[in-house]
Amino acid sequence: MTTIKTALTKKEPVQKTDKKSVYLTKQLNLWYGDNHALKNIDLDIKENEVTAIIGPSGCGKSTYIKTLNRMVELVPSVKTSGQILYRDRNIFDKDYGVEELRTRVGMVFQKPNPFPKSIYDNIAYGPRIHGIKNKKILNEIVEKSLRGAAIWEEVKDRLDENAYSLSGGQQQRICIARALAIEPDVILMDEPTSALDPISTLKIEELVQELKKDYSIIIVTHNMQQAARISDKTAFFLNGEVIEYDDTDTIFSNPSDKRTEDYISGRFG
Ligand SMILES: Nc1ncnc2c1ncn2[C@@H]1O[C@H](COP(=O)(O)OP(=O)(O)OP(=O)(O)O)[C@@H](O)[C@H]1O
Repeated sequence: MTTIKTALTKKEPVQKTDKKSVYLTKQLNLWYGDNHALKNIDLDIKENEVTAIIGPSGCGKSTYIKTLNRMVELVPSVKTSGQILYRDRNIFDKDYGVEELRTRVGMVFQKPNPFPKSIYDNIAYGPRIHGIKNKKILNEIVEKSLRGAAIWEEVKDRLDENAYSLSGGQQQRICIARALAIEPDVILMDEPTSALDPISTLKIEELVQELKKDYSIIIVTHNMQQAARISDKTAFFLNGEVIEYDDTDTIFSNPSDKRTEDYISGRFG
C-alpha cells in the first residue's frame, strides 16, 4: 500500500520560486441562508502549481472551489463577503463579467459528465460557442485538447462515436479535454477521480502533473495519498475554516496544527 510518506518521497521537491498569485482570497465568508459555510478564508494560490483542498465531509471544500468561478451563485440563498482576486481583479466586482471568468477557469466534476454527443462535438462545443466555425481550426483544437488530456491515441479513430461509449476514466479525460479546449488559465477539479478505478485514477494523476506546466490547478480530494502525491500546496479545511495552508510536504510530514495531524493520520473525518 502506498503510504503518505512513500507518496511524498516519489514526488519532486517543491520549487521555491516567487510565483505569481492566480487567486488571492481575502477574508471570504459565505452563507447558504443562515448556514455560515465559509469563514474568513485567506488563501494565496500560486500559478502553475497544484493546490489540494482537503478536509472532512461538509467542511466547505466544494463550496470554496465553486466560489472561484462564481458557480455557487446559482444557489439563490447564497450571500458572500470579502474578496477573491483573480489575476488582481475582484471577481465580486459589479462590472466583472461572469462569462469572462468562466472562459478563463475550467471545471471538472466528480462524476464524468460528457454531453450526449460525439467525442468530437464534446470538445468543439466550447470553441463553437465562442464563434469558431472554421472546420480546420476546430479540428486542430480538438486534436490539441485531446492530446493535452492524454486521450488522443485512444480515441483518434472514433471521434464520431458518442462519448458515452467510452469508459468512466476515458470520459473523465474527455471532460478534461473539453475544459482545455477553451484554453483556460485555471482548472478546478472537484474530486475528479472518486468515481474511477485505480488505473484511471493514476492516469488522471499523471495528467494533472503534466498539466500544471501550462495551467494552475485546484483540486478537491478526499484521498490523502493523492493530495500528497500530486499537489505542491495543501489547504486543510475544517468547519468552513482554513486550519492550515502550506507546502504539501510540510502539511503531511510536519503539520503545525494538531487538528491537521489528526485528520491526515485518519483520527477523524
Ligand atoms: N446548495 C446548497 N444549499 C445549501 N447548503 C449547501 C449547499 N451546498 C452545500 N451546502 C452546505 O454547505 C456546507 C459545506 O458543504 P460543501 O459541499 O462545500 O462541503 P464539502 O467539504 O465539499 O463536502 P463533501 O466532502 O461531502 O463533498 C455544508 O453544511 C452543506 O450542507
